[in-house]
Amino acid sequence: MLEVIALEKRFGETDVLKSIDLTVHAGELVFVIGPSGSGKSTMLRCCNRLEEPTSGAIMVDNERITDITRHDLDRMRLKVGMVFQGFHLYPHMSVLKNVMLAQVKALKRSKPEAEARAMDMLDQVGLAHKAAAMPAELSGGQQQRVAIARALALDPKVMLFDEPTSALDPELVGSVLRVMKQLREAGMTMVVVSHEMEFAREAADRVVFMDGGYVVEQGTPEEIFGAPKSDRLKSFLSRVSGHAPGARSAEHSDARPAAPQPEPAV
Ligand SMILES: Nc1ncnc2c1ncn2[C@@H]1O[C@H](COP(=O)(O)OP(=O)(O)OP(=O)(O)O)[C@@H](O)[C@H]1O
Repeated sequence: MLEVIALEKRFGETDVLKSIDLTVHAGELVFVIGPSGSGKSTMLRCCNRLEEPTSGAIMVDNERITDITRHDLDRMRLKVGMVFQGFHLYPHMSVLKNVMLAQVKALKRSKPEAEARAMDMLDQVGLAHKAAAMPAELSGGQQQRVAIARALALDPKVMLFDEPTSALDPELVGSVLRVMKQLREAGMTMVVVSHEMEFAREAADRVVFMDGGYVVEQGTPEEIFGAPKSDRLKSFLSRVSGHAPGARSAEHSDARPAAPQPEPAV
């Protein structure tokens, strides 16, 4: 579904991605971990050309998106949904209008069609009852779920999540992770960059460890967290957890209480 081939990215003199190869199969949730500055976000942003790769190729749904002209980028981006740390909702528009806008503008759906799809997606993230609200009336977790509904409404083939919970208060993280978990159960192909290691253990099909612009190691959550091979991964895990590899991390023991929100059903 998504293939990253010999991807390199340089900012000026700095080689940020040195040669990344990664294949994400349809329906897979791939979780990307690694130290700050290792290139995780840059890799994700290259996957929908928010950053232009210096060399290498990206294939999405059998289309080589690195060959697409700038003119066709908007069409390509419809295939690749992206959810950011900040929610980027339009503050002057209702929740419903936020989820409808790109459908009407980019997909040329009629307003009734876009509204029906928006209501479906809001229902899936447990927020149909907030359709008429303005973004400022919602918690951060609810706003992020609206952002997810907005991306889903465009029928993407792949969803990319760049630190989707880092801007949230701890008690709001659970509701967003629940939606992501349900999306995965519904068969969405997802690539997630996040520091939520407990979520990676529970929900990822595969965990990819990046360091210094390379994919250093990848495997199932059991392999990565329970039996890391490389010294760099072992050292990273002990830094983020303060425990020996395989132990539950300090982050994990700081259990996220479930937010008192309606249970979303994707
Ligand atoms: N637009 C840019 N111009 C110059 N350097 C950049 C740019 N974007 C990222 N970088 C650099 O690329 C490196 C990788 O950044 P990136 O955000 O991809 O790392 P990351 O692994 O996602 O880090 P974090 O976990 O802190 O978000 C960093 O050194 C960063 O300063």
